[in-house]
Amino acid sequence: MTIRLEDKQRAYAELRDIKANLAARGWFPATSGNLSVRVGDFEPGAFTFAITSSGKDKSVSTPEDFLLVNEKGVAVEATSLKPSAETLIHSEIYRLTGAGAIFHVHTVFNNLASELYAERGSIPVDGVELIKGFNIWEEEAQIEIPILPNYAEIPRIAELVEGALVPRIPGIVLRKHGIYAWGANAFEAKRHLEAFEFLFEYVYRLHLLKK
Ligand SMILES: CSCCC(=O)C(=O)COP(=O)(O)O
Ligand SMILES: [Zn+2]
Repeated sequence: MTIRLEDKQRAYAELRDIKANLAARGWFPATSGNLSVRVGDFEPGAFTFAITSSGKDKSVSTPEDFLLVNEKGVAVEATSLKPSAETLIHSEIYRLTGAGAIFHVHTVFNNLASELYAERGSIPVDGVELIKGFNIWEEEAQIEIPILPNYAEIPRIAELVEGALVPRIPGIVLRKHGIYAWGANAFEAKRHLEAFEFLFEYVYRLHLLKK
């Protein structure tokens, strides 16, 4: 698949903006987190995305922050950069959802909420207004945000993604690790990520209040 230069540049610019925005909130502690935006045509078995390079300080901007990879997570241009260690999780989410952007962050609240509900396998949220951030408009909606185990081998996590997807929930939490949130484009993926993080903080604080 040939990627047009302007499409690549647009994707890198979107990633640069969202990276700076999320870094300003402290959502990339200790080089954690990764971001991607899909570029060009999509078929479940053939697609390309721009993704953050592995191990970089995501609070600084450099010419080496992003690269293009294919659906297998392999660089599609000659580069010395390594894609995110978690690229295969992005690939699997794109393959299954056809999303346009995926953002992954580690926060204290997403880690706490995942541990609180680890045995249940999902984080329940009841009737909180920001559920509407996922385009779920019913009154007092009840949702369950899926949690996956945080295996050391990323392919082991990636193979669990298909079974964990919940149709109207645009995200998956890895236990004591972080959230993957996605959307049709970068704007929607950011809105979803912000809604998830609000809900994780709410769930955790509510748990403390009830104790
Ligand atoms: C120090 S963070 C551990 C790896 C991780 O979970 C992460 O999100 C960042 O990995 P990357 O390879 O994308 O930098
Ligand atoms: Zn991570």
